Amino acid sequence: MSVAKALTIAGSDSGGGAGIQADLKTFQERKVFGMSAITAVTAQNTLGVQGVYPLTEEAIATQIDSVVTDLRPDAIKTGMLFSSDIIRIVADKLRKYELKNVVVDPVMIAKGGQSLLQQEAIAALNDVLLPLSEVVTPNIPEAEIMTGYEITTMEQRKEAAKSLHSLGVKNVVIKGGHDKSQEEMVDLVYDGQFFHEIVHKRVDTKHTHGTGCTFAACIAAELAKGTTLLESVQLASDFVHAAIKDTLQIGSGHGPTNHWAYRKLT
Ligand SMILES: Nc1ncnc2c1ncn2[C@@H]1O[C@H](COP(=O)(O)OP(=O)(O)O)[C@@H](O)[C@H]1O
Ligand SMILES: Cc1ncc(COP(=O)(O)O)c(N)n1
Repeated sequence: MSVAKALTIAGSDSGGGAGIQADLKTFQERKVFGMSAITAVTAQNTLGVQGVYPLTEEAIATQIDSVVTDLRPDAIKTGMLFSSDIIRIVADKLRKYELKNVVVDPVMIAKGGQSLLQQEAIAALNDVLLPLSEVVTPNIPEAEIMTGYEITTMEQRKEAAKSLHSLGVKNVVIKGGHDKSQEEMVDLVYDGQFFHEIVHKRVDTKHTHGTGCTFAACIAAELAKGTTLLESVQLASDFVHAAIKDTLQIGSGHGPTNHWAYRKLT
């Protein structure tokens, strides 16, 4: 039996809703064998981030070497990368091993407001990582920081997507979760030629911890199986919508999404 394999390079969320934990749960739900290279350990729960402990460069590089030289992932998802040094290590490995289907979730700030990426790392993200990637999946504030554009309208979002595409990434998805002006959530996809809008009804809930991680991990899982980019993004959007709607109600703050909700619909 052949099985698709995906590697997440991201931070650990002790609370289990975001980061490596969300990614591995999502890979498993999509029937993809999940592997991890941890960049930082966070002490985190639904109330916020209580501590951030980056791993050494050697620890990160060796984890990637171990996984890639033996298990050879079909897709890679990156999440919390924390510093420009870590971004450079990851980029070196992507180049060295000629890894394809790289999904970059440019994680910057946790929902509770704590920084998960140092300010100095934005340039490395744009200049070093994006040219090696199949798709980048910023939310609206992340797209604003990466491009320097203000995004309040769909036209501005499209301009930002074009600007990100010009950095060398093959596809751009600017997610709509932070646009509170509409009843509908629109995830905008740009492939360098056409725009596609994936629309879902907004769910009125505070339990959205880990939505971005889950979304990018789902895209990586689908790409690992050979699904097209647009179908992968559509499925990820449906998967996250189900995970937000069928809420678990755990923790006293911004609770996690339900990673097994989509399974019940299929
Ligand atoms: N309240 C919500 N109702 C429905 N879908 C949502 C909601 N919040 C976020 N999403 C969806 O979750 C995914 C992640 O979006 P977003 O919240 O923008 O990213 P991030 O978690 O990186 O901040 C997107 O597919 C978005 O449309
Ligand atoms: C380790 C880690 N990585 C990423 C996020 C972002 O979470 P979200 O997907 O809610 O933006 C997080 N809170 N913790």
